[in-house]
Amino acid sequence: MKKRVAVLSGDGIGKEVTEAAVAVLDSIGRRFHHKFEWVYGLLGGAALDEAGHPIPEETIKICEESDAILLGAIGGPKWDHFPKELRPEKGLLQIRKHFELSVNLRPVQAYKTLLAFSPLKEEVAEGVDLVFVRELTGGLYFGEPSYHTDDQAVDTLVYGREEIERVVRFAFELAKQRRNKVSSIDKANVLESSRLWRKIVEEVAAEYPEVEYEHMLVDSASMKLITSPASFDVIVTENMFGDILSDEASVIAGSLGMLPSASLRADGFGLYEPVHGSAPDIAGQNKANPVGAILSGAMMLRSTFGMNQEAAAIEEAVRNVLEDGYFTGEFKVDGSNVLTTTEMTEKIIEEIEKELISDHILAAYS
Ligand SMILES: NC(=O)c1ccc[n+]([C@@H]2O[C@H](COP(=O)([O-])OP(=O)(O)OC[C@H]3O[C@@H](n4cnc5c(N)ncnc54)[C@H](O)[C@@H]3O)[C@@H](O)[C@H]2O)c1
Ligand SMILES: CC(C)[C@H](C(=O)O)[C@@H](O)C(=O)O
Ligand SMILES: [Mg+2]
Repeated sequence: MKKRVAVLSGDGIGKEVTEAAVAVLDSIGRRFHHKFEWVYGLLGGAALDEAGHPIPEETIKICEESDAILLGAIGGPKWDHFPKELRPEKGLLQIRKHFELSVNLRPVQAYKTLLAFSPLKEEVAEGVDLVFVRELTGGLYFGEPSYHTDDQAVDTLVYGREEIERVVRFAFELAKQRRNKVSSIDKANVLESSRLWRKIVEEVAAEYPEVEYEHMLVDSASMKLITSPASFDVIVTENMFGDILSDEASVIAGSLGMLPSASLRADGFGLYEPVHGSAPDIAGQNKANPVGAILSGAMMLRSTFGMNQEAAAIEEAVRNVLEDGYFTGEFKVDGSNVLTTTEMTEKIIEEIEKELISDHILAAYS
């Protein structure tokens, strides 16, 4: 059946990496006989330039009429001085809120061949397989009032029971399918919102006796994340802590460009985007690592479309290319194995198509 996907490439390397993800998903379509229809919409700075708003009505409409959203990244110095309602970041926050994408999954894996490039010792990063479950539509990002004058700046941190319970329950359910461990990260020694968070974690945990859980304060947790990352399975946390900790955790994978994400609504509708931003320092140079965006495409196949085999085919292709020793430039390896964005994408597609050929051969002889 045809799947309609809204593609919001956004700004900077957002365009380059979504193009890569679309190309890989099309190759999956060829191999598994699916048809993806891509409908392009404006978001962020590109939308400000063309339509005067970071998220035009037309973009919302395109997304509402689609089965999922694939997003690149937004933002850049060109729009940094814009008033807050007209900043590219506002467009991203509005789309998350509008579509009630309250649960944000950010998996982090240490790939064997990338261990050598991680600033962490190999034995520390080895075997890491953790996932952040980040609350995405509440907390400091959305609290009112929020303003600044010349003399004062105010941000408001509000969390309601339902918001917390929804994301915490998701984390426990996910842990049941993984290694039965939840680490809840908060700042309950200082923040009231964290004290309610902790209470709700306790209540939900009581319903999951098979899942081991712990509370951690965000300051020491951020240390533990890089000294013993392998001790984590599912990490559940509020919006701002999740934002910061997931970028920190990217050093385990060797590059921010490696991390994918899925932002989910309760009925399975989702927005899929790499964790990184628009990377103005490398934009337009065909240097960006497309893996985070490509793996976000795999998450879309699995979470919204239930295409598990297809998602696994992408993940395996990425793993094979990395194991064959191909990398994008930020890994700072010398020699011919350093690929551009488009070359890396082609390598991954080649891997997917290799399997296509072997599928045909198997079919012919079975
Ligand atoms: N989801 C999003 O759209 C999103 C996320 C984060 C930041 N932003 C926006 O992006 C802009 C730039 O922010 P920043 O520079 O702090 O963060 P960034 O994530 O864009 O870049 C941080 C560093 O990581 C590198 N990097 C990021 N992605 C990479 C990739 N795929 N391959 C190779 N290297 C990569 C960049 O070159 C840069 O050195 C800001 O306007 C910010 O608001 C958007
Ligand atoms: C651009 C910004 C609003 C966004 C966030 O903080 O959520 C980004 O950093 C992310 O991680 O997706
Ligand atoms: Mg971030």
